Amino acid sequence: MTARVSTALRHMKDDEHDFTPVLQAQVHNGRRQGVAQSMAELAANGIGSIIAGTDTTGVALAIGMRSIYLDEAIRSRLHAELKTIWETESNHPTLPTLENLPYLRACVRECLRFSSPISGRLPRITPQGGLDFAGYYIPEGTTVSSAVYLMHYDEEIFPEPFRFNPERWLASVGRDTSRQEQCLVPFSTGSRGCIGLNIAQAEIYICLATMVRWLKGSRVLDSDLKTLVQFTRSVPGGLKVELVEAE
Ligand code: HEM
Repeated sequence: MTARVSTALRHMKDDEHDFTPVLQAQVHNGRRQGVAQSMAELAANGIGSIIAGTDTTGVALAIGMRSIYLDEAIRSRLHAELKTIWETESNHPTLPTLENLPYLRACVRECLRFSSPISGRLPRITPQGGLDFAGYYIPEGTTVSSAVYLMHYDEEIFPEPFRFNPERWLASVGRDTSRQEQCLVPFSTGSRGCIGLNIAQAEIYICLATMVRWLKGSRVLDSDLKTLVQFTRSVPGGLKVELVEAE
């Protein structure tokens, strides 16, 4: 990463409008605000941006797509819904049109719950004066944390949590999904929650819709997909599936 930082620094022009790559933007903003940034800091920020901006969405898509392609009932239902608004390949639907499809929306929510790309604890330090929380007093300066993964796999909120089940997000007669909605927090919340959540969800909607509309799995070559649950979730080896064109 430090080698990449050196290259970015060498190629960076002074022109304010010529800094599209993330590293150049970091260097430029630092200079503008008069903040000195060491090579190590720039490298750490670069690695952070790569993990935050690519691995997360990639894991959500890999785990979600595997679950959809392994269950023909889910895949064909999603395909049928997409077909109603997307007849020819060139006639690409807009993002709002995709977001309004109930079953696709349910699949995206289930992808985010089931994959929980940032699974680890997100630590915070209690403020001056401490904190009253749920009947407990927590002294100031205490590190507290919660884990998205534990929330998303709580069976009281999400029955059969280890089953990929988009149906759970469909508010059919008599079913109240508001508690689930409240507890779906893949991007965390509050002032340090994910700043990339809109672009991440847009990527997932578009990628999932395009894949399922135009490609169907003819053979899943490796159904035993291994995922590692660490701070972030990862899929070593990826998903091996043979795809053919869908009508
Ligand atoms: C499914 C995809 C994603 C998930 C699940 C996700 C999840 C998260 C979570 C849980 C945090 C909060 C960490 C904390 O509280 O300490 C976070 C922060 C962050 N995310 Fe994402 N993220 C995703 C995609 C993205 C994308 C696409 C970008 C950039 C384009 C991005 C950029 C960031 C940045 C810069 C932060 C740090 C914000 C701060 O510290 O103020 N994320 N993300």
